[in-house]
Amino acid sequence: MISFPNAKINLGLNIIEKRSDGFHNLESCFYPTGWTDILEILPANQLLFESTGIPIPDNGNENLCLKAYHLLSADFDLPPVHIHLHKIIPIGAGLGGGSADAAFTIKTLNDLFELKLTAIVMQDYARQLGSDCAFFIENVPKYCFGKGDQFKEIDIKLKDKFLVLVYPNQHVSTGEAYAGICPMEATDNLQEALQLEANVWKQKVKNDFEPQVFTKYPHIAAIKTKLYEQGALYASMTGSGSTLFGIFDQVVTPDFSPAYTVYSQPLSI
Ligand SMILES: C[C@@](CO)(OP(=O)(O)O)[C@H](O)COP(=O)(O)OP(=O)(O)OC[C@H]1O[C@@H](n2ccc(N)nc2=O)[C@H](O)[C@@H]1O
Ligand SMILES: Nc1ncnc2c1ncn2[C@@H]1O[C@H](COP(=O)(O)OP(=O)(O)O)[C@@H](O)[C@H]1O
Repeated sequence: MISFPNAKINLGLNIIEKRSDGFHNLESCFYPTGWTDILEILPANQLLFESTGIPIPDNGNENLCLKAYHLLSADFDLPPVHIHLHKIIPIGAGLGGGSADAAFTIKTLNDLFELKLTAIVMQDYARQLGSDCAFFIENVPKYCFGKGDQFKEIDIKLKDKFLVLVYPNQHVSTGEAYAGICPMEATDNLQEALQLEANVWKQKVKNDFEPQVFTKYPHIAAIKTKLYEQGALYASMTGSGSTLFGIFDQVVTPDFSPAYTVYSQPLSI
């Protein structure tokens, strides 16, 4: 069975407070994109994971697809499978690709072996694999809070807009990014701000990881400036970085260094 785990972007990311478990409470809107990996899972004689495409650091037993398999096989009598992941989404890029791979492994095993798990049950499994993993079970735009693993409905109006993503070939570790942050309550209400037109988000919608990443890597800050120069209604870094995105009113042909990876798509939600 083949599926296409997709990247997400964060529309706004406020890191509010440090929790007693060491994680942070945040608020954000997670929005799925069309930039995908390719994941194939087939019943097999013995358990095997292999990947092609972008090399994954710490591959092997630490891979989130295998972790997802082991998590479910602790509760269900799963036959061995052959998992082939073709990695396309940049890693450590703020795009949640690893979390998407894990969530889609859970969904595929559920379908393949007719486990009949509800979305709520699959989200509970996904939460054990990563804070933003549960989002990819339903995989529709959500206002997210808590560790990024609690959700509320949000009505996002980006239909017919055009999205450009720019990955500057710079890995940023999520754990290190959180360690360098100074959490604080947001001054603007994110849910209300996101109901406004995208061209006014610039004044109200922010990503709290931007200052530290932009200070350390000025070339990443320059991408945001360039997205605005090229006509973006709104531009921001996604997650803990390093990918930048711009939302445009119309189709654009983005002009960036060939050293960067650029992905663009029309938006339908
Ligand atoms: C920053 C965000 C925003 O959407 O996205 P990415 O940049 O990773 O895509 C997420 O919060 C990333 O979630 P995820 O990548 O699943 O993080 P996890 O694997 O659970 O945690 C990695 C590390 O980040 C820190 N962490 C993560 C989530 C959170 N709410 N508070 C934290 O402090 C912890 O130090 C943890 O050890
Ligand atoms: N299937 C996978 N794809 C990508 N990264 C994975 C995977 N499995 C484990 N990882 C680990 O997860 C981390 C990156 O997660 P990823 O979701 O790509 O980035 P981000 O957290 O910036 O969105 C890396 O440390 C990587 O080694």
